[in-house]
Amino acid sequence: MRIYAAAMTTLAPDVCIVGAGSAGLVAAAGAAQLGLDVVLIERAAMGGDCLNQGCVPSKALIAAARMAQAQRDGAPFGIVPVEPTVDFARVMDHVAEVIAAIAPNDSVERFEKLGVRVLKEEARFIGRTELQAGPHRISSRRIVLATGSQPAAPPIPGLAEAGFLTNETIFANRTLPSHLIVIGGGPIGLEMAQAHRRLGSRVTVLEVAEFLAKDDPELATIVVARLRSEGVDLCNHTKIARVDRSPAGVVVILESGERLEGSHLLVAAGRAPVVDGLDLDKAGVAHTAKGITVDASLKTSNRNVWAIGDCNGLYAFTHMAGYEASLFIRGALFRAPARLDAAIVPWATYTDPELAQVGLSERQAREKHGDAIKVLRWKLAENDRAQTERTTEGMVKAITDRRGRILGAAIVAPHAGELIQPWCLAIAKRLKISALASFVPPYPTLGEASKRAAGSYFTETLFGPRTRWLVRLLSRLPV
Ligand SMILES: Cc1cc2nc3c(=O)[nH]c(=O)nc-3n(C[C@H](O)[C@H](O)[C@H](O)COP(=O)(O)OP(=O)(O)OC[C@H]3O[C@@H](n4cnc5c(N)ncnc54)[C@H](O)[C@@H]3O)c2cc1C
Ligand SMILES: NC(=O)c1ccc[n+]([C@@H]2O[C@H](COP(=O)([O-])OP(=O)(O)OC[C@H]3O[C@@H](n4cnc5c(N)ncnc54)[C@H](O)[C@@H]3O)[C@@H](O)[C@H]2O)c1
Repeated sequence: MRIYAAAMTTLAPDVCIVGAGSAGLVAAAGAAQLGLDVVLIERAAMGGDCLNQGCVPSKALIAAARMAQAQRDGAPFGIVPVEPTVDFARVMDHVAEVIAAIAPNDSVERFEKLGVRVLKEEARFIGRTELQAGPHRISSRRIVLATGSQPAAPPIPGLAEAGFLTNETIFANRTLPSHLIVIGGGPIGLEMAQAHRRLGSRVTVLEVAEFLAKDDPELATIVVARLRSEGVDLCNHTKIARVDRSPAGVVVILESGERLEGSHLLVAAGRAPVVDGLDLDKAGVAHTAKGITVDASLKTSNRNVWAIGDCNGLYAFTHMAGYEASLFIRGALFRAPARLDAAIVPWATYTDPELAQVGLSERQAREKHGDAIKVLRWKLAENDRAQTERTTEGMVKAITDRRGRILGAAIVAPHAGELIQPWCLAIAKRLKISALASFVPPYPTLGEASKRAAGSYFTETLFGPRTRWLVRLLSRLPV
């Protein structure tokens, strides 16, 4: 235990935020720019998971892998394919350089310039509105918990003893795995599987249930097929009996009796909230294994404490961490209505092709509206730009109610994370499907597929017998 008696300070800011990841940083910047006195406490690296161990390194690795894959994929364009020479240590330097380029945005220096007091300490509650952080005692009427999540290790016998990589360690690896075994076929598992395969590893993914289970299966199947065609071994409905160390690295024994030898093992089997050491009970902040319990305005069971970002277990996306921080600012600082709107939540998985979703999936829409929905589809094979790029595996799928209200959309395509954005806007602004059918996108773009999917809502009525009858009648009038 560290003893701070000599340098003990007492602080009483307007807002105290624990955690300088995506959620905490947005809340801190917003509150400070509104002129409030803000203390931000961070025990590890500024920027949290997204910058250091999540979105940024994973997308940088994916970008390097795409460059490698492009060298293999030239044949249909008349370019002789070559097997790329991958300098894996240099690839990881690229990943570190990208993190370093973004890090100043999240740095102590930047936040201090905004007027935030940053404490590089671990925080814990010592009362309902009081925290201890190193030698500081902080008392505040508005405390924001933004402590994030950590990889959850499934209870597989031998796993802990054998040792494994997670998102917290894989980006420090500088040797190309000869055989990477991945436990978990969610977004992390599949993004990392495809990237490593493209960089030259043999990759096996073991999934106990379905791949990308949170996404529309009709679209997820397209991603899964692409990974398989690139040589990723994908095994779903696969139960692992135990894991052991082996001379080559690790051996995974399946319940079927099959043994898989790998050089590296990555666990990407879901997330658990970070609440360790916070002494939440001392503040009367209720929590479960899923996360810190919050209401729709993200307030906890203690009216002075909010929980935003991954730690509340609602979503695990950087954009949701930012959105939840903005709700805190709106509700707690402006005292305006601020309730999380689940209908507008988007997400994307950055495999190639990407898979993006906003609002309800077809299954969710059917659960809520029965058969009173319309499902609209437009295949990329019908899109001229996709043909020129030879990226015709994919589609836009949208769901509306009978009156044309957009309930959800999903896209599997290159850059689906970008292509989904008009749908995000339409759902957030409650536009009808006619809005997406009646704008003029430039030709030739992948984005036209969204307009064509939206337009298909009207095909039957527009070109049906009534309209034909009307146009015939009008054509008889003098010009
Ligand atoms: C491999 C991977 C890829 C991802 N890719 C994407 C993506 O492409 N797009 C996307 O939207 N999301 C992605 N995510 C999810 C995204 O990273 C998280 O949703 C986001 O980082 C959550 O932000 P946060 O602020 O809630 O938590 P974090 O970023 O985890 O920040 C929490 C901070 O709190 C600190 N902390 C915890 N306890 C204490 C304490 N007691 N005292 C002081 N400090 C404390 C921690 O040190 C940490 O820095 C990815 C995640 C992973 C793992
Ligand atoms: N592109 C993105 O936005 C992005 C990328 C990566 C992560 N994330 C966020 O991070 C979260 C966590 O990602 P994740 O992929 O770790 O979690 P996940 O919960 O989405 O997927 C984990 C998968 O592991 C499987 N699994 C669990 N235990 C298993 C076992 N014993 N054996 C085999 N499979 C097992 C589950 O069935 C599930 O399919 C995501 O839900 C997402 O919110 C987002």
